[in-house]
Amino acid sequence: MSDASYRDAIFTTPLDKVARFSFDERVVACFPDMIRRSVPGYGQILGMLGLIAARHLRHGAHVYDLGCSLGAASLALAGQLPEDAFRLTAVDISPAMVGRARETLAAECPQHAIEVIEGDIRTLDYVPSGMVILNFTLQFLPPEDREALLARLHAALEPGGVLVLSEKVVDPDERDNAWRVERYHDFKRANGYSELEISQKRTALENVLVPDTLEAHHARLARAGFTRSLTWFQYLNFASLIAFKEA
Ligand SMILES: Nc1ncnc2c1ncn2[C@@H]1O[C@H](C[S@+](CC[C@H]([NH3+])C(=O)[O-])CC(=O)[O-])[C@@H](O)[C@H]1O
Ligand SMILES: O=C(O)C(=O)Cc1ccccc1
Repeated sequence: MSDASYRDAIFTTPLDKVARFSFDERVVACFPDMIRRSVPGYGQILGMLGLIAARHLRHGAHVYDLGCSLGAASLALAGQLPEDAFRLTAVDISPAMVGRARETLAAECPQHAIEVIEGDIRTLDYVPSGMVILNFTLQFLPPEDREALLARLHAALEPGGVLVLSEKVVDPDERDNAWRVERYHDFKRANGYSELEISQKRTALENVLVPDTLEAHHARLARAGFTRSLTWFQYLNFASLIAFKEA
């Protein structure tokens, strides 16, 4: 089992040409460290997922963790809810992520009904479910594919079901956006990233992670069928929304 986790040093040395960011073996090996040092509020959001599930899930309902990476959201739910509370399908398109997620979830919560699937969340067949988690995943889909996915997820949700959508966001006001991004870079520096690492990662994420405004998210959720959505968390340019399917 390869459950070692390393410090993120992906962008420490100068690169002639910065390649597009991808969820390959190198990223997988340092992913827990990378996401913890790069996403403000990541741990707090994970902690809240279990509380949201406890409040909104019918006993035994199905849950999806879409773009699960190493399964942190699934683990958070399993850590906070009993084995028979839910069944869960975790999905990721990166074979390296799926391999590690399977190992981790089998080792950490063998009694919970959790399966890990390698696949594209845009084309998956969804079973009726009570909760769908998109924790920093929608931002990696081509913008033109986002609404169709949300509409399919709305259709799969049972009445009273919830979608939790966490995303990096942009502020429509240029000055406010610049302030958030500058303080986000301060956050990264405070977490040990150098100027070079910050700037090379920024280049690698261009046209790969394409953030929307909160306004665009709420409008898209409404078009996808969600009659109500709200932003329950924001920390600089990172936010989490919850959208409700009418009961
Ligand atoms: N079309 C797709 N289908 C399936 N997976 C995809 C697709 N596109 C991208 N991914 C996957 O979405 C994940 C995004 S990371 C999620 C963190 C996790 N949720 C966490 O709570 O730790 C966010 C981040 O690294 O900022 C990656 O594992 C991709 O392979
Ligand atoms: O590091 C960044 O700039 C981010 O936006 C967060 C992030 C975290 C992990 C993978 C990709 C992006």
